[in-house]
Amino acid sequence: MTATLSEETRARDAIAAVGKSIFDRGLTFGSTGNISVRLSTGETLMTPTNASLGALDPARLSRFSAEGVHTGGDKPTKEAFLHQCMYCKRPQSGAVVHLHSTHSVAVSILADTDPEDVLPPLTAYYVMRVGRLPLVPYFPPGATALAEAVAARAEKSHAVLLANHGPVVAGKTLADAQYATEELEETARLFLLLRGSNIRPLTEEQRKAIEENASR
Ligand SMILES: O=C(O)[C@@H](O)C(=O)COP(=O)(O)O
Ligand SMILES: [Zn+2]
Repeated sequence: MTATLSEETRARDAIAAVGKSIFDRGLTFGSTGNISVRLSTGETLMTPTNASLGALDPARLSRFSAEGVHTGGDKPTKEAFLHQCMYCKRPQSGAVVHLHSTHSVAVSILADTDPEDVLPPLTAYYVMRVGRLPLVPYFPPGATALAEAVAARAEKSHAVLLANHGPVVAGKTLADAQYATEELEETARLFLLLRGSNIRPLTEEQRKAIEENASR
């Protein structure tokens, strides 16, 4: 089955618009980062490799069949398999965003964070959008082992932090994935701002009350 033209056209335009918004606000740089959207047919659209998120051409996005075969567009991101692993483990997800957002990357390099949950629950909005954030051990960008390590965590976690690299976040929609990635970045910034201060994160009880109502 092929997606209706209007759904695919809208998804292509949305990827380019979100990419530009992210790039223009300095949330990723150069040709770093990649974005994908899964259509209702199971086909996926992904950003091409070596493309600036700030200057994406909707017509040149890489296209994959529901079976994961590259069927059109430019050469896909080297993280195509990682995006596919996220979708495979998360049937409810319709989009994946990966950025090199500075504060998130900085936190991914710290040696003294909890690898099961890298950032404390500083605000309710962070718990709503991101929740618990596991750290995926370092593997080179584009490596099959990196995608497999993400897949191992993806069923439980829609958001993961790649060590010495950056965040990967899935969402029901592209807007959900974008907003969660931005919230992660802002919380990473707060966390670094507060390092050395005596902080009072949300309690486990407060966190659980928010998690009960969160749907990702
Ligand atoms: O860090 C990397 O090299 C990739 O994860 C990345 O962010 C950009 O790679 P492409 O999407 O292949 O340009
Ligand atoms: Zn990357």
